Parts: sequence; structure tokens; C-alpha cells
Amino acid sequence: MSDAAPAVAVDGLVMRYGDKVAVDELSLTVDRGTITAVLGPNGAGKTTTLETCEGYRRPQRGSVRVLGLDPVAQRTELLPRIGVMLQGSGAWSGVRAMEMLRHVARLHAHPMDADGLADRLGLGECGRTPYRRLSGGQQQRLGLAMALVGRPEIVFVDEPTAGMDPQSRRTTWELLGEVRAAGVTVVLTTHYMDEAERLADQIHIIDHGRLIASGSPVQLTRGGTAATIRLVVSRPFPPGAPDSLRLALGDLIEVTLLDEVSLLVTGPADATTLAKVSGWCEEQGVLPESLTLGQRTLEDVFLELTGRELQP
Ligand SMILES: Nc1ncnc2c1ncn2[C@@H]1O[C@H](COP(=O)(O)OP(=O)(O)OP(=O)(O)O)[C@@H](O)[C@H]1O
Repeated sequence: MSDAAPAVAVDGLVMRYGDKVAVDELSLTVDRGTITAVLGPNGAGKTTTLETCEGYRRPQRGSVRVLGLDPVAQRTELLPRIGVMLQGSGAWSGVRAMEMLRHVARLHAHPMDADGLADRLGLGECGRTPYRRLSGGQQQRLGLAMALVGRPEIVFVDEPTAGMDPQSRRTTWELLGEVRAAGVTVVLTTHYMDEAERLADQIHIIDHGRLIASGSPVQLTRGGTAATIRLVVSRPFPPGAPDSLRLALGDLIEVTLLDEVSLLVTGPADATTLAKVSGWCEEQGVLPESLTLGQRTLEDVFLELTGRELQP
């Protein structure tokens, strides 16, 4: 019963390039009608996972189902129901933008109005421009239009706003929101935390080909009573700073040194914790330049899970 199946089900997927393990026992589910972001740093295995869902790569181990179908064995059945935006839109270099979009529209049984879609994405004015002369942002938008024009049930978009100016990013976010509102499932990869946090109903964070956390933006960032205190000081911390602060704050609280003048305190941090951090600064003779208490961001979540920053 493919209609009851989740939009995407990845189970124990392993993908290697030679000795390099790109995707490592990855399991995740995408619910229908959601925008789901696969978030991770460069090289995390996002594109490889997406290409396997799109049927461009055969799982080496594990399985992938899209709308309940096997993307390789049942490709003919699946293709008309999915839209794909590749990194680099897949257009020929000499073809004019609107020619390409109309061509893709004609491949589908019930396409959207290509001109209306192009206008919506701000492609109207460059309709006669050859693909290779389009700016990076215009190529991205054309790629998105090509993925959407066939009215897919699910659309896969790889880094939809990479290289776009802020205005085009906002238009793209709005459009993806409208696509979801029309009942289409959107699966996107991104390494922009703000994009995932703002757009996605569900986020899967992956690193080194492994799933390290899943949840809605609120579940991931507001987990329990967790909060974050950021401390930036005017001169480098004295040696042993994180350890003595950890000692002062107790076991439930995590202290992560970000660099020689800033650190992050995470856990059930409240006003008392803030006062303790301030008292510790006084004891250590360090002058806080800023000391703030706020909710965790996805960046904080990634840092806690991996000890690294998502965007170097
Ligand atoms: N064709 C290939 N041959 C060899 N190694 C590859 C190939 N494609 C990807 N890799 C490697 O596999 C790992 C995962 O790559 P992948 O492109 O899936 O990650 P990603 O998260 O999409 O990264 P990016 O955001 O940079 O596209 C990386 O270490 C990458 O260098």
C-alpha cells in the first residue's frame, strides 16, 4: 500500500566511494506534506543520500523507499511523481532559460503554467538568456522551477539557496512554503541553520554520514529547560578556565570553550547560573564583554553533539 507509506523511508543506508564511507547506517523518515531539512556540514553525505532517494544511486546496503516505491527498481512509476532540483540545474549550457523550463513542462502530464512560475521566481526578465550566461542565483531559481513545474508529490531540493542574494533567498523560502501548503512534500539539504530553522517542520542533522539528531526546530533547540549562556571576555581566559567553571556550575551543565575569549554554557541554565558565571568571572579576574542568556540555536545543538561548529 504505497499511499500509506511515508514520503521517504531510509533504512540502514550505507554508501561508499572507494574506501570513503559517505553515508554510514543512516535511517530517517520524511512525513508527507512536510518540509524536511537534511542539515549538515560540507561532506556530511547529504547529496549522496538525496541522490539515492532520487534513484541516481543504488543503495550499497540498507534500503530507500520514496512514496513506498523503490527508486531504482520502480523508477518509471516514481519519476512522474517526484521533482528534483540538482546542484547545478542539469540544463544544457546553450539553452535559453524559458525554452528549458517549457521543455521540462512538456514532459509532464499536468504541468504548471511555466510562464507564471517563471514570473513568480523572478525569471521573466532572463527568459531569453542562455543558461550559461545566467547568474548563479538565476540558475538556482531555474533549477527550482524545473523541479516544480510537473506538479510533483514530493520535491527534492539540494542546497536551494546556495549562492542566492537575500531577496532571492526570501522568495525561494516563500515559494517552498507555498509548495508545502499545496500538499507537496519538500525534502531539502542545507548547511544554513537559519534556513532549516525557518523553513523546516522536521530537521535531520547528519555528520560524517550518520544521523546525530532529529526533531522539529522547537524540539531540537528548546529541548527541556535547556538554555544557553554565552560569555565573551575582553582578555584570554586563564588556563584551566573551562574546568574551574564546570566545577562552579555542577554536573548538569556543559561548558564548551569556543575560542580563547568566548565560551558557551548549556543545560538547565537560569538566572542563578548566570549569577554564578558572573561570580566566577570576578574570582578569575576576567572582565565580561558580554554575558547573555538565550535559547539554544541549531548551531549550539550541533556544537554540543559534535564539539565542532557547523559553519567554520
Ligand atoms: N563521486 C565521488 N567520489 C568520491 N568521493 C565522493 C564522491 N561524491 C562525494 N564524495 C565524498 O563523500 C562524502 C559525502 O559527500 P556528499 O556530497 O554526499 O556530502 P554533502 O553533505 O552533500 O556535502 P556538500 O554540501 O559539500 O555537497 C564527502 O566526503 C565527499 O568528498
